[in-house]
Amino acid sequence: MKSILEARDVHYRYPGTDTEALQGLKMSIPKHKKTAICGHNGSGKSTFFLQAIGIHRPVVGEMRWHDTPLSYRPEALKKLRQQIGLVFQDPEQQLILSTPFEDISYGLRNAGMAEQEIALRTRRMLTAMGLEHLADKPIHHLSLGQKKRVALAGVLVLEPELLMLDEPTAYLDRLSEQQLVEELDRIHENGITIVMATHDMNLAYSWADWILVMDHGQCVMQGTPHELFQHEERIQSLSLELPLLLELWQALPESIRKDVTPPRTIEEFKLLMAVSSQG
Ligand SMILES: Nc1ncnc2c1ncn2[C@@H]1O[C@H](COP(=O)(O)OP(=O)(O)OP(=O)(O)O)[C@@H](O)[C@H]1O
Repeated sequence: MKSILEARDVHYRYPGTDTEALQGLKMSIPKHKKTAICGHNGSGKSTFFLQAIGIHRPVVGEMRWHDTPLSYRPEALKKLRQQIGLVFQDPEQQLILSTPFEDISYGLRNAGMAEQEIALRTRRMLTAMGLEHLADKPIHHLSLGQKKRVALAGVLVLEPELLMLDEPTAYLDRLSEQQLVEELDRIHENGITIVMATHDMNLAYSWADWILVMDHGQCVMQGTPHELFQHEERIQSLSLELPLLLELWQALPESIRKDVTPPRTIEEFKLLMAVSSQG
């Protein structure tokens, strides 16, 4: 698999702390895939994202973008942050202007685009994200889910090659989560590589093509969802849960499961059950 972003033996310690947040991290993000990064609290997921866009710099080791070491010169970082879009877990950290329209326009203006083009692209993005009716509403009047959509729109409008999302479904209700996943799938179909840090193993299992597991600042497991969850005990020893659907599947009689690839979605589950009841 071709890597778009890679951490090569990265060590990093936050100033004033005595433990390493990244301890020789070796981790690759495969190009064009939907990757989930899982790991317990404090395992280093957010720190990896901040390394990716050059907010932090490795003490030892290097970050590579398209197989080239990151440059930390201001103009190179500006360009990198247009190519890699990071959506923070907390939208309050990301939204800086007073309305969705202004906030989404901000990155385009920063990139030096003409005002007419900025207005056009911003309107188009508001429509694509179902946010037109909120365009001029004060951001502090929006719900958390709406703020998350605005933050995502502000990143997507820059047309990044790689979209990184830190816990995008945290605090969203089921419907908003479903809508977000559908949006991400549409974005992915347009050729964008997506990486999501999540604690939600059900989501990682059903959504991702590739899963990376972090523990104490290292990548300790990787594989497709099917490959990864064959190592149940290892997953649980890393304080991660098994996906409910997989647990349900494993509770079924062996005669139903024999030679069948476990389902990753409810729809697949229902289909397999219907087929097995006919057979
Ligand atoms: N600003 C900071 N200052 C000092 N230490 C930090 C800072 N941010 C993170 N750390 C430490 O770095 C380590 C990795 O944290 P990080 O936020 O990357 O983990 P995470 O996997 O994203 O966690 P979570 O799932 O809780 O979001 C932890 O030990 C954490 O305490």
